[in-house]
Amino acid sequence: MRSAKDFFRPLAVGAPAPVRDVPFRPSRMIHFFDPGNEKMAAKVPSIAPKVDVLLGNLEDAVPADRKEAARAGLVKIARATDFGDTQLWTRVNSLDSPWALDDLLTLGTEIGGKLDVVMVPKVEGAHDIHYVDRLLAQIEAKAGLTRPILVHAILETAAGVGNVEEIAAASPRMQGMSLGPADLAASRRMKTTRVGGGHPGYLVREDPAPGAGEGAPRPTYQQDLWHYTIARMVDACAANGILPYYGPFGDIQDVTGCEDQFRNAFLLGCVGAWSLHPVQIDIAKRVFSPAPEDVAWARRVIAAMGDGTGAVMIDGKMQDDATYKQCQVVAGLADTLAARDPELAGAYAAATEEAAR
Ligand SMILES: CC(C)(COP(=O)(O)OP(=O)(O)OC[C@H]1O[C@@H](n2cnc3c(N)ncnc32)[C@H](O)[C@@H]1OP(=O)(O)O)[C@@H](O)C(=O)NCCC(=O)NCCSC(=O)C[C@H](O)C(=O)O
Ligand SMILES: [Mg+2]
Repeated sequence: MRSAKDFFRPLAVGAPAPVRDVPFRPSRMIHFFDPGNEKMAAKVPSIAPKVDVLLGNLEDAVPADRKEAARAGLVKIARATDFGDTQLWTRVNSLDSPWALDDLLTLGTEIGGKLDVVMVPKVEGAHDIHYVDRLLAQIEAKAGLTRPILVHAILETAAGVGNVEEIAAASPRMQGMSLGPADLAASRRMKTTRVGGGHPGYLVREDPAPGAGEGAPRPTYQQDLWHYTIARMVDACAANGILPYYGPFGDIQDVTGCEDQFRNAFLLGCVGAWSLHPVQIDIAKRVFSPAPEDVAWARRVIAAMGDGTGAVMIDGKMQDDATYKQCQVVAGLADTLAARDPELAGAYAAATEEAAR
């Protein structure tokens, strides 16, 4: 671990100074596309304005014999496209693969000025982040970049979950973390073959009703396989000033299941999720934007609380310093999203006006 004094020094001569705070930019959906897939690549100009983050994926889901084509495709697309306010991210191949080094070198030197974040898969500990950190500093210096490329870790190995706090704290370059439920399930030897979401076998069953005969029905309730990991990830991220995300939901047709999984993550503290297919973009936008009535309520509490100390009653509910802070989280997020999304800004203003009547 670097000393506190050295933590914000560039790791290579000529590299830009590390950021002191992770800039909070809307990132409700990180939209994955394969830059080597011509049909998907053709959709980039029309999808870019609709998403907060566009991610050129080079890792899993890109066939081994198309890795170079995907990398070259991303360079071409990044050069040809004006992304406006939309962030451009990439997911490079895992650090033990034959492609990771060239992914970082090529993208950093060719399009590093346009690349906001590099997502690193299968991160197992701080050592993986330290490796990428130094390498990116060297690449930034070589390419003459003036802004550091940030790093996002995927939490998708048992070792990574065990080391989640040290990963979150490993570098000022750390932007955030996503859950990778499919690889994590394999790493843990879990017995689900789904990409995220629940499993009907993972449940609790009500006790038998008193006096009910043998075989009487006992309701069951499906449980969330990912609650523990998401909660650990959220705590590690919040404690280190970086952002937590739910990852992928692989059942593209199950839009209800996807929305539920995303909402659980939102309520637990995540700021976004991955969209794997265009149909998931609006789900993420809806879920990771606070509801207008919640924003109106938060603004009402903030207004009633004045300097934020003491206690007041609003509609029979006690409000104090802590609820003031909870409401600031919701109202602050709404303000940031409204600045990017005029439709949302209108809905928030209308609900706030309505609540004030
Ligand atoms: C899942 C898909 C393979 C489905 O593709 P397809 O069968 O082509 O679906 P549709 O026919 O419904 O597609 C309709 C049109 O939309 C285009 N399309 C599809 N997906 C995208 C996209 N992501 N971005 C842009 N455009 C997209 C299709 O080309 C069709 O176009 P057209 O024919 O012209 O109308 C596919 O969606 C897909 O490959 N998605 C990305 C998958 C991916 O990135 N997977 C990796 C992330 S998840 C992961 O890695 C697991 C994680 O790490 C963990 O461990 O948990
Ligand atoms: Mg994975």
